[in-house]
Amino acid sequence: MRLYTEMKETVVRRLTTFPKVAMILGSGLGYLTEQFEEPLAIDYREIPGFPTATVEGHSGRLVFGTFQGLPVVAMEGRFHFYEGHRIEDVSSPIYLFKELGVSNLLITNASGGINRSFSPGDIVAVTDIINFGFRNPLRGENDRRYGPRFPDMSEIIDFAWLKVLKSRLEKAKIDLKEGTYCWTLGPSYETPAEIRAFEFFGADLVGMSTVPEVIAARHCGIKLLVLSCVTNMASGILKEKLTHADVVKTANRIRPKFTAVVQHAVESIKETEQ
Ligand SMILES: O=P(O)(O)O[C@H]1O[C@H](CO)[C@@H](O)[C@H]1O
Ligand SMILES: Nc1nc2[nH]cnc2c(=O)[nH]1
Repeated sequence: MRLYTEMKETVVRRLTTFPKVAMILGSGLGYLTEQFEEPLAIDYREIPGFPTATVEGHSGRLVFGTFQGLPVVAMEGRFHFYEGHRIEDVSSPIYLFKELGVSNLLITNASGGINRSFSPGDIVAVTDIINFGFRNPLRGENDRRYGPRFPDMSEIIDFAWLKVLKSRLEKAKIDLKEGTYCWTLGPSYETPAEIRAFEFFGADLVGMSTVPEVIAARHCGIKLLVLSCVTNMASGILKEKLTHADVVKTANRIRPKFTAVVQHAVESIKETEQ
């Protein structure tokens, strides 16, 4: 656990302002940092103990800056269990954010739509998760400085934050769906039978990330919002075969809408604090 303070010390040497909001940008969604004013990028390799990102569409930098008037930090590239990282390393950025004093975390991802009312290009606010990866980043000794041994998971996101976001998006006539996200370990996409099983168990979306990050955020008490970009319909729902290139392409296609939703999400933080 000492590692998080070491990570913090390295990062802090380069900072003039501490971030209030953190974002994890999913596959193909890293373009959001282009909107940051006075950006400062720190390569993951410069941070001791920080894993490295290996997936296409995840460039492997922490980008600090100002976004919608607030000091922010974004992960351009997250860590997935299938890359070979230990499960506790997958969630390590969350504790770095905690050390930096981040109060609000916006997790984003690219996912396959299981719910047949969704379409590729939709943005979905994740309101619950299912741990079909059956791995937990909190295994091992608990560090009580960050949170309890047995964290409550009855409300994974900050519903007050989502409420403000929904009302802003309604006024702006931007569609936002809601659903439950499940993760698999990957890296193979699912079979049609697996998707039918996940559907039966109540999942609306499937991906290979997010769940360990959500568990860590709940553990250490950071306010959370999760936005998923449906980049494809899940295996077997349509005839198409799934490719990561298409996932990244769809994430890029919705760039204006996704950027607008994230802008509203960050603006909403100011309103929840009034
Ligand atoms: O969840 P993110 O990182 O957005 O990426 C999603 O896209 C990749 C598969 O195409 C997997 O890594 C899956 O989890
Ligand atoms: N597991 C999984 N991850 C994804 N990421 C983007 N689309 C998908 C999908 O269909 N399945």
